[in-house]
Amino acid sequence: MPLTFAQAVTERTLSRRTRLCVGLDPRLDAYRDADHLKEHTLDVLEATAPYAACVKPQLAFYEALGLSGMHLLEDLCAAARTLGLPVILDGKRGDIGSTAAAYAQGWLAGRHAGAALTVNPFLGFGTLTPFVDTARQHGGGVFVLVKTSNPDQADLQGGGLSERVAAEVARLGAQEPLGEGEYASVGAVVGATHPGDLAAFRALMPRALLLLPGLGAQGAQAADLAGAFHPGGTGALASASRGVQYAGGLDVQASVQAARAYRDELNAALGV
Ligand SMILES: O=c1ccn([C@@H]2O[C@H](COP(=O)(O)O)[C@@H](O)[C@H]2O)c(=O)[nH]1
Repeated sequence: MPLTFAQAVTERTLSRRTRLCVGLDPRLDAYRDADHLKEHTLDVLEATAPYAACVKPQLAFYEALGLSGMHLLEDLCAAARTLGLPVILDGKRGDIGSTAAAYAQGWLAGRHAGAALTVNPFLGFGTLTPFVDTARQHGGGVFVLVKTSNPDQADLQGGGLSERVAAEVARLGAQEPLGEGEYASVGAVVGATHPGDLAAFRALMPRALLLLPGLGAQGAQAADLAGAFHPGGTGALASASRGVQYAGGLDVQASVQAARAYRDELNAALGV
């Protein structure tokens, strides 16, 4: 049996000693042309893989490139599979149930079986069902937006809404029979930019993998993220995109150094 997404992340976290999620968000204006973008993005993936627990392409950047972006995304996912890197497709999908089912089919089944997808619960908890069911059927995962990293999240996510979503993530996770140290297929996005809240969300969602975006370019620091992890340094993934891909302009060795430094800072913060 192949490992599920959550098992693969935990296995890689422990065997490679890394909790870093490398984000790959290629921006056309940074490159000479689309071929240059493709070459650099795949080079960064391969070069930083030894320091990565997983990789997270933001679908918006691939969609912005049209058909060539979709081809690049497929090449990137195939390369990640070859490198043994679990993939998180950051698409923040969500819609009425029948449309959600189509999104789930497209991003969590077929050639994306075993990947994870970020999902938006704003249309109601029932609309998460097709994503959760498809992820479970195909050994994948979902990361539900609980408290996003941007400052204006508080406009809508304050007033206890994030905690209500967290309770639903915990309820879904409790449906899954898990062994000691295992995580559910239903995880949560909690911004690394909210370090003071991480321990509380960790406690609210004990079986959920937490995806923590915001490391680097958005100002979050590895040293502040320990509250999101379980003892031994499992259960969360800290994500940096621009801070790795464009760490030194387009110098791939600078990306490698940045990924290694984030990995080391996270491990030091956790004492692992
Ligand atoms: O709450 C969230 C959820 C997702 N993101 C995504 O993560 C990366 C962050 O990029 P950086 O360059 O590391 O700032 C990007 O793809 C966002 O769409 C997030 O930032 N916050």
